[in-house]
Amino acid sequence: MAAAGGVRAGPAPAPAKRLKVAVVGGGLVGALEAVFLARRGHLVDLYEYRDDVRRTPHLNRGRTINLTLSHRGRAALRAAGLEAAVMARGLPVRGRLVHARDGTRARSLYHPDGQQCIYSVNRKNLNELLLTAAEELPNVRLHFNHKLVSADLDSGRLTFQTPLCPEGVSHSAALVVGADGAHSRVRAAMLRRPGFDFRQSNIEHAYLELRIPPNPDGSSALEPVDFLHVWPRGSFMLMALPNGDASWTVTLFAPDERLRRLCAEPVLAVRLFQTHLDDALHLIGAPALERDFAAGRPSLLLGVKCNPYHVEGKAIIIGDAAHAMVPFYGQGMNAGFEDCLLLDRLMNHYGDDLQSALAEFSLVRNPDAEAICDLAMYNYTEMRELVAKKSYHFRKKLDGMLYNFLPNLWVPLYPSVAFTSQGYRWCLENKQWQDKILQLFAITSISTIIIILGLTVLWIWNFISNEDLSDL
Ligand SMILES: NC(=O)C1=CN([C@@H]2O[C@H](COP(=O)(O)OP(=O)(O)OC[C@H]3O[C@@H](n4cnc5c(N)ncnc54)[C@H](OP(=O)(O)O)[C@@H]3O)[C@@H](O)[C@H]2O)C=CC1
Ligand SMILES: Nc1ccccc1C(=O)C[C@H](N)C(=O)O
Repeated sequence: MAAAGGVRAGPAPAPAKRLKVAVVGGGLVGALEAVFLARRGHLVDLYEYRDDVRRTPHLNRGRTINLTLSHRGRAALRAAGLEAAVMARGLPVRGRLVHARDGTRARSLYHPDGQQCIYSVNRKNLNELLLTAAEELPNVRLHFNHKLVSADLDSGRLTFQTPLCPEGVSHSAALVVGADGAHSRVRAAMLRRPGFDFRQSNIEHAYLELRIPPNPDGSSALEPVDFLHVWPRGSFMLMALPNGDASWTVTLFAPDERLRRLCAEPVLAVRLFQTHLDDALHLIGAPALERDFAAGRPSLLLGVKCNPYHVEGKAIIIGDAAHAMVPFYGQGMNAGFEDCLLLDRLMNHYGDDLQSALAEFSLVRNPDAEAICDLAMYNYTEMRELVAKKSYHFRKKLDGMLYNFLPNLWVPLYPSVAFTSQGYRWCLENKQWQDKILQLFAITSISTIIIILGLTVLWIWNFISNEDLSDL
């Protein structure tokens, strides 16, 4: 089988009963899931609302935040035979470079021994690569400009609006996979079912994308290039991730109202940068900054938790459709890819018993998905506030020392999330356990110091009293 762009999915597992599967959503997760399902021998129809991203020059503004690929995403891509092709396009990111208000810079590595890193990948390139890999498989058909408008998950009947058929065209499938993102229509069809739990949280912060262009000689204007740069400013933060062409995708996260005001009056944005982000302003350039704010529209952030993810053996939601999270941990894509891998393993385990495979997926995945949604929110506080504090760097050093001394017992939070396949729930509970140990250690140390000081005072007092008595 020839592969366009050097992209080819790996060898397929033993085929089970051949099913007609509809994957709704041709984003990152939907495209990878189509590859996994097709490799099992199923007949896959992938329906995507938008036009083929490979034929559109740019993603819509505000949809280009660079993604960071880490261990979990890589494990899924490896299982699909696509890891090498994706990694060839990834840029290593070893840690955070924190830009303080006073212009000083501090490095903090993601892994205590500096050996492991995450990878900055371009969303459009990755989506193109995955769609091509899916299209290369003979049992996958891609349907663009197909917007799911209604779904009957009991019968597998799906209705799509298309440019040729705005009144709607129907398709049916034995299995429906909803990979249609945070505002999923497949999930909307599950809402009406008894026992379906759904919670959506809209956070007051939004983001706006900016760009640092390369130097005129084509080199990077921001160094070092293998770090995520962050300007933590308490109520807001600026972040930059590297691109392959030596430019940087810069993202300003701030309360939505504030961002809207800045877009309405871009001179205020320049003033904000002059006061709080002067070094970044030099790199972006005041005219470009004003232009970007004038043309920009802040994108909102939301989180979604729901349960269960499946309907009998007939439908399942994965990726953002099941667990949309704020982007601050850089785990949304990794968690979505890990969904595909877990589903594939469960299908291996249960064979043709799809109902058990899907039920187990909901059971196993839900606690982990909810944990990473919570951790993603926590990482925003860490990135915009905590990284600027001495206590944060002290804790990082302590974690590093303990990790070196007890590598099997003391895995700090960030490496456990980014560089292992331990369940996200385990990572969260591990951090809580470590926090308690350190608190206990701090309390014991402070108590010991107080006791020693107290005993010293008593001893001196006793000594003085003894001298007083001898004077009598
Ligand atoms: N700003 C960013 O860079 C974004 C990054 N991501 C990342 O990608 C990760 C994986 O996301 P994933 O789960 O694949 O979700 P995505 O949102 O990336 O993909 C879902 C796809 O389904 C399409 N879709 C939505 N509704 C319908 C419908 N009714 N009918 C047919 N297609 C539909 C979407 O189109 P449409 O785009 O029009 O909604 C989109 O192309 C996220 O966790 C996040 O990390 C995701 C979104 C934005
Ligand atoms: N891709 C992102 C998009 C938006 C916000 C953060 C990221 C990150 O990757 C953060 C990184 N994991 C960190 O903790 O430093």
